[in-house]
Amino acid sequence: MIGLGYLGAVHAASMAKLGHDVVGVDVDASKVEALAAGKSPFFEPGLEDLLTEVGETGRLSVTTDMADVAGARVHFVCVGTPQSADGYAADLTYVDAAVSELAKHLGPDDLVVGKSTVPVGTAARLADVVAGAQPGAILAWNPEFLREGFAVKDTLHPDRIVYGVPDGERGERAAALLDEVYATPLSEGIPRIVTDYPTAELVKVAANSFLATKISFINAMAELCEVAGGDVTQLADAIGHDARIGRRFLNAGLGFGGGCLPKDIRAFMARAGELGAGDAVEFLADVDDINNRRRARMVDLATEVLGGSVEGARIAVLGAAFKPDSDDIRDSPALDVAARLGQLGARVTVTDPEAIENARRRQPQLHYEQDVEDALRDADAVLVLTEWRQFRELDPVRAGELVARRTVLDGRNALDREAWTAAGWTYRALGRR
Ligand SMILES: NC(=O)C1=CN([C@@H]2O[C@H](COP(=O)(O)OP(=O)(O)OC[C@H]3O[C@@H](n4cnc5c(N)ncnc54)[C@H](O)[C@@H]3O)[C@@H](O)[C@H]2O)C=CC1
Ligand SMILES: O=C(O)[C@H]1O[C@H](OP(=O)(O)OP(=O)(O)OC[C@H]2O[C@@H](n3ccc(=O)[nH]c3=O)[C@H](O)[C@@H]2O)[C@H](O)[C@@H](O)[C@@H]1O
Repeated sequence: MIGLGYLGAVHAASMAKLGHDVVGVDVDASKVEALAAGKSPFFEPGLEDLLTEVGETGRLSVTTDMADVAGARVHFVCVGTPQSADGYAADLTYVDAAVSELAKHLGPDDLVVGKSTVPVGTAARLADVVAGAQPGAILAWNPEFLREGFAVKDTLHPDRIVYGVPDGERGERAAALLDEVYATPLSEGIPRIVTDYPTAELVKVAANSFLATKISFINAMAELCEVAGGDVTQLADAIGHDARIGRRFLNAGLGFGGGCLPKDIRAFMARAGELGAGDAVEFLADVDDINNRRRARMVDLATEVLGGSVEGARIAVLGAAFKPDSDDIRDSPALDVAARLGQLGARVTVTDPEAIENARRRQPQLHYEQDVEDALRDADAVLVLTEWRQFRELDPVRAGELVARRTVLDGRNALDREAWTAAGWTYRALGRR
């Protein structure tokens, strides 16, 4: 398993649980050190228990030395593909480096399995690198669909399994070996789609683009509700009852963030443009714009409830992670809004059950409190920006005793509006009256 981040560490532990002998490699010595001690290098529910479980079997070892992968039959590539520093395209430096380094250690029957999310065309290019180094070795692309916060469950019980393989006998061999890796119980009853490289690569970005579009669709409806006096949560419930639409991923609010949806739709636009098909996914620019407008709207709403300026106001921001049950702050809408308010002169205190350390590293100028009550103390406004259970279940009466002014902005439509209003709070939310 090459790359032991949010994807690779979970995949490594899960494959060991299935009974495979797994060697995990990462260039980041601190991650390797944590995993060697049976600790998760980041917060992901269930991962530490899984590491303990597989630690007792001795089937998972970790290293910073790529040479230690020699002898493995199947090599999963799970390194990062972030947005480039200078544009929308994916930065493939890590994938290219990992595959070039791996190529030196490949045996003639080995299978290289790409799991990272890559622009269409990458697999074909890397297949040449693999074949150039070891003609017997085969490359497959096996995109990953796990969600952070549910990563262990999603890995061990996926919705579907997709393999992109070369044509002919080599493709059949690759698929058969992957079937062995994902043998029962993982694959029992799970739809399995075996296809070519480009389709497998496109399935991944198409899925994330669809999810991003669904979120931006409901957030566009929230904009309409705001100007027309409607309620987007009721609208979502009503359209969601139509099974063709479905209620999931129709939660309006601050929009999507994280290390995947934002960068994946941008990389898709960049790649489509390179292929001369930019028009086909031009709508994703709107999806991105709608999403970004939600953050600006939240800053405006805070300014409005604070009487036209946030300068000098004490603002409690509940949430730093891009979603609950994660410590991931990559492109986090919550942390972005907190930082913007700080720039405007507000005295911002951020609290989050798991993400404070990461947030402090990214936005050291903000003030942080681990305890939510300490964050609420003397606040002029409370902004709920990540819907952790701890925040959804806050007692509005107790919270009201701590703050200077009972004004709450529900950036995730996650609170019980009636209970907060009954406790004397001014309640404002995105897309609701
Ligand atoms: N995080 C998620 O929920 C999911 C991520 N993905 C995709 O998986 C890929 C990885 O994402 P994350 O795990 O979130 O990123 P991450 O940044 O958490 O982990 C990537 C890891 O790769 C390591 N690495 C970089 N270069 C290396 C090299 N040459 N050799 C060995 N290790 C190296 C890094 O040190 C880091 O630990 C991305 O393409 C992402 O789009 C796909 C599905 C879900
Ligand atoms: O490629 C990836 O890395 C992954 O990206 C997403 O997973 P993830 O980023 O972990 O989180 P999501 O649950 O998709 O949430 C993404 C963002 O959308 C927001 N969101 C989600 C749902 C919703 O209804 N509304 C909404 O604003 C969340 O708050 C969060 O900021 C996809 O859901 C996974 O299938 C995919 O594997």
